[in-house]
Amino acid sequence: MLNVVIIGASGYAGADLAGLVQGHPQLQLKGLYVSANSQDANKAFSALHPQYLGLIDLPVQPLTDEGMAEAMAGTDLVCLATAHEVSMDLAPQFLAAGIKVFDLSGAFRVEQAGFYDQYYGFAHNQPEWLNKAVYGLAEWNADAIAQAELIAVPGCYPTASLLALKPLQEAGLIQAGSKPIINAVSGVSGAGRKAAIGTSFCEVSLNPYGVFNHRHQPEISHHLGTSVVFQPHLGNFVRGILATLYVQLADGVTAEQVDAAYQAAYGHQPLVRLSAQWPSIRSVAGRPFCDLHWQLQDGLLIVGSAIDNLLKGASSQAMQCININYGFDQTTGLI
Ligand SMILES: NC(=O)C1=CN([C@@H]2O[C@H](COP(=O)(O)OP(=O)(O)OC[C@H]3O[C@@H](n4cnc5c(N)ncnc54)[C@H](OP(=O)(O)O)[C@@H]3O)[C@@H](O)[C@H]2O)C=CC1
Ligand SMILES: CC(=O)N[C@@H](CCC(=O)OP(=O)(O)O)C(=O)O
Repeated sequence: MLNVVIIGASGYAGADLAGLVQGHPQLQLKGLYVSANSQDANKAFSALHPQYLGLIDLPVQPLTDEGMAEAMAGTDLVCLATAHEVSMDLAPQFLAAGIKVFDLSGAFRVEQAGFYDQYYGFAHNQPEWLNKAVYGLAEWNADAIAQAELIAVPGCYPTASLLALKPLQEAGLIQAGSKPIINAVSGVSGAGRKAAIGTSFCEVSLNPYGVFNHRHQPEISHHLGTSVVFQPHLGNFVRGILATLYVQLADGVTAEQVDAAYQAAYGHQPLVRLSAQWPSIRSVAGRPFCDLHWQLQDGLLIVGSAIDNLLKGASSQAMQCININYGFDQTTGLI
């Protein structure tokens, strides 16, 4: 059994990941942590997330200096479900102790000059680890994920968007010079568990945000290899992302070529489902899948992509990466 520690276990992504680790036959939960001064420190995990009552009753411990030493002792791998700057600080400490890191934040996803200053508001101070980190888009990067010490699990919107666009880009089907347009709606859990006026019950409606400046636009463009337009929206539901993508195809591309590109990419992949109908939040919420469907008319392709932001967009993709890295079947503990 491999000993797993989760930092940020009281948060939404960390909590879902704790549930997945608990159900995995080769992994055991060694410790759950929150910040040193957290108001939840030492509370039972199941008191914060009651669906785990009787299943995961470990306390969430404060990550003090002593807590850090305990978190490292005898640990095989650590999952960081923490804010970007916290992950940037913690990951190198665990890596220096020979512990593999699966980071759910954006801290190690994009190696591009000025990117963190512009989109995250801080200067990246770990350039060597940023260079070594492997982007954990499981269906596309399995060989590199299998060898990596530091895996940067992709963001939720980038996962839904890249899984839809990469088959087209790799097959050379996108019209040169055009920008795919991504219109996506996320449930409120995407914003994390902390109270904020914009995500409080009476305030949440359906609205765009992050116009022209969301950090996932450059993340998607960087890992796709071509620039995209990306517009996120906040919707009044708890979990899930529905992205609708508009892609101008190269002259003469047929529906058969599009179908073949998606089949070649995902026909053998258990966690991307090529659906016969348009995907919905309902088809993926609480599940580790990405559902895709598409239609072509007069050179314009419309693709629907749906995921659970906390699962395929975070914790279950992290688990897929753990499975790939340790040589387990990639669906172990997931379906
Ligand atoms: N929510 C989503 O859909 C997705 C989230 N992500 C990323 O995953 C990460 C976690 O997201 P999410 O679960 O939504 O966030 P939450 O805000 O729900 O949880 C954050 C967790 O980190 C803990 N924490 C905060 N500061 C520290 C610290 N200094 N040391 C240790 N623990 C700390 C918090 O506990 P406390 O404050 O009590 O210490 C809490 O447990 C983020 O980087 C996010 O960007 C990625 C994809 C999707
Ligand atoms: C609804 C909502 O607020 N969603 C978050 C994205 C969550 C996610 O994927 O995050 P990271 O890239 O930060 O890991 C946002 O738009 O910032």
